Amino acid sequence: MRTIVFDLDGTLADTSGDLIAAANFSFEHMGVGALLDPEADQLTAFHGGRAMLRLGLERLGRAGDEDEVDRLFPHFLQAYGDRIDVFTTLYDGAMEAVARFRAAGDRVTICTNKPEGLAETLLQRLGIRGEFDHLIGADTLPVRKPDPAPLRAAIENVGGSVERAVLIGDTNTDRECAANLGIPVVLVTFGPSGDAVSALNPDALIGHYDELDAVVDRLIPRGQ
Ligand SMILES: O=C(O)COP(=O)(O)O
Ligand SMILES: [Mg+2]
Repeated sequence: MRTIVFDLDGTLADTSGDLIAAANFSFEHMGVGALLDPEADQLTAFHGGRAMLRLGLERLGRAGDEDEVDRLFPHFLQAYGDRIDVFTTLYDGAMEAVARFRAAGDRVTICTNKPEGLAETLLQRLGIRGEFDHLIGADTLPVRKPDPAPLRAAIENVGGSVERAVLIGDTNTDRECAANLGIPVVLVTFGPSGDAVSALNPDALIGHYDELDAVVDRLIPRGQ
């Protein structure tokens, strides 16, 4: 049995539109207007809420103002939770790939740096919660990716073994997390970084989910 662990934002779903809208809501609440661009700032969105708030503050000349980031963060979470699935879409072929792994007897689970409650809500709203055996979020454990503990927990919670597991992700955080646990990582090139993720030296790259099965078969041969 193999365990296929998916990252969520930027890997299974393009959540950038709703993330950026929620960050802009927080800036508007601050009285400084929308500071982030839904297209140009997608990459930052996939690095999470705090990363977006830091970028906006930097544009106000307040780089490094972590107190303000902490103050804005609850507003961001509230706004995001209220409108989590307005613009968000699943990447082409993602759920078909998940279904193929499940049908083949592989365990399929999620390890995300989104807070667990928000990740649960998003999966339910997208109607795909039942397709995953388990979910580990940023706050499920005291540490988050790239610490290897949440990835290990994601694998072990579904009865999998680290020796026969792979992480599918989109950022350096995923790359480092997999390396820290000693498992292979596949990075997707359909996110905002495009082919630039190849510089992170993942074990494999995919430009579409149709390519994932063959890549995973190569990294973890079936039936061993
Ligand atoms: O919210 C984040 O920090 C990123 O979430 P992810 O780990 O699902 O990409
Ligand atoms: Mg991601």
